Amino acid sequence: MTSQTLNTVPTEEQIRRAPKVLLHDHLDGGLRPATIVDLARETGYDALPESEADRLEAWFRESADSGSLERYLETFSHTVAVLQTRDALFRVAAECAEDLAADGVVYAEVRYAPEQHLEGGLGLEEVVEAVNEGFREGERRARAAGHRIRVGALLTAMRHAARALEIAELANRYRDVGVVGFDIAGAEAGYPPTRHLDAFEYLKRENNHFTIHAGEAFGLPSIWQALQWCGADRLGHGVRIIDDIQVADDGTVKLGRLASYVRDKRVPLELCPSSNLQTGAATSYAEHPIGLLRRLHFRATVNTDNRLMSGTSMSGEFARLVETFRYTLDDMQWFTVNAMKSAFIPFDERLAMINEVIKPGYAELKSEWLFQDALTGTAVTSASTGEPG
Ligand SMILES: O=c1[nH]cnc2c1ncn2[C@@H]1O[C@H](CO)[C@@H](O)[C@H]1O
Ligand SMILES: [Zn+2]
Repeated sequence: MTSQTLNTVPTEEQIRRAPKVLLHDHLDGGLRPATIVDLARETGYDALPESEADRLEAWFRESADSGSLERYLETFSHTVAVLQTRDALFRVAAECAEDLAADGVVYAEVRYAPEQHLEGGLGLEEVVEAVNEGFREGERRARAAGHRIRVGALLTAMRHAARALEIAELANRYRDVGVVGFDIAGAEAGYPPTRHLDAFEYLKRENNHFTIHAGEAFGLPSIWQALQWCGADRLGHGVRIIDDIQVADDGTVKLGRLASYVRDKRVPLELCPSSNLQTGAATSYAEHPIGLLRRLHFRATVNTDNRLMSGTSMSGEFARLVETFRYTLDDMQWFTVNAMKSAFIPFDERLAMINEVIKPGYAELKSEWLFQDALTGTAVTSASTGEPG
């Protein structure tokens, strides 16, 4: 055995078992297709484009695959339509926690926009409470099934609307009661984050945390505003920071001022590769900026964005990256530790997650080759970046 064997390219099964941390996942973008069908029937919603779960699943994937963020977002009208009752929100939140846990996610921050769930007569607080209770129920079910997960909510305000301050106040009211932060989402072009400066300034005065969808469909000015005007703790996507990085033919890399700032300040990038391919923010996995950003040691994290629309999961995202970039368990651990460091829960809890859950989980996986039957064990390919996690 060479020392390289210690740093192996993981199998799909190892990817699934590896502890993973998810910072960017939309509740209304992750419903089980069969649940949408059930909920539509129960709530009398008759505008679903397909009535059978498998076909509906395919419809979401194909419709979201348009190359435009605006068209991608149109598919949410159906998931939001069936999420207008307490029971529906509770069920979907519980299933979300269960599904993530079964996929090996140990910590997740899941976001949704409370203002989009009021059409059935619920108030903002009832929406938040239904989702919180659903997450707690899902955590319990996961535990009963032998998985451990902790889920926090991020409250999103829609950037085209004008309720950001109200939602920020809501996030602050439910802080430490299931909600860990705030976000803005929706169409980016034409709706700069500075439209919601009052909400961000309020949260800063309250010492609260927020992320901003920026640098997805729109480039550097959006990232710059999110950081330097609004004071975002993290960037939702942020993938277009690549526009401020020049790679010369000889491989020399030059960072512009904004890219340098993002890297120097360790600003977390909530990268969502599959989603970016669908909205046209990237052209292929191989060309996805995550490869370069990882090499340059930006604080990059791997995320799902919308599991339903992209037909993905955390394991699915990592499997694509492992396939494309030959990432090893050490790379996976690096992304996972980056994500945990960037979470919005208190520092001591993040540290305990890293030291007591994440590192031991990867150590266990990395030691498996020692116990394999040399002849029958699954093939482990060696590849190494030579870098510690
Ligand atoms: O990638 C994205 N970029 C911008 N907005 C998004 C993205 N994914 C989902 N949403 C929007 O966020 C709302 C709350 O979860 C969703 O309803 C959708 O409109
Ligand atoms: Zn998103």
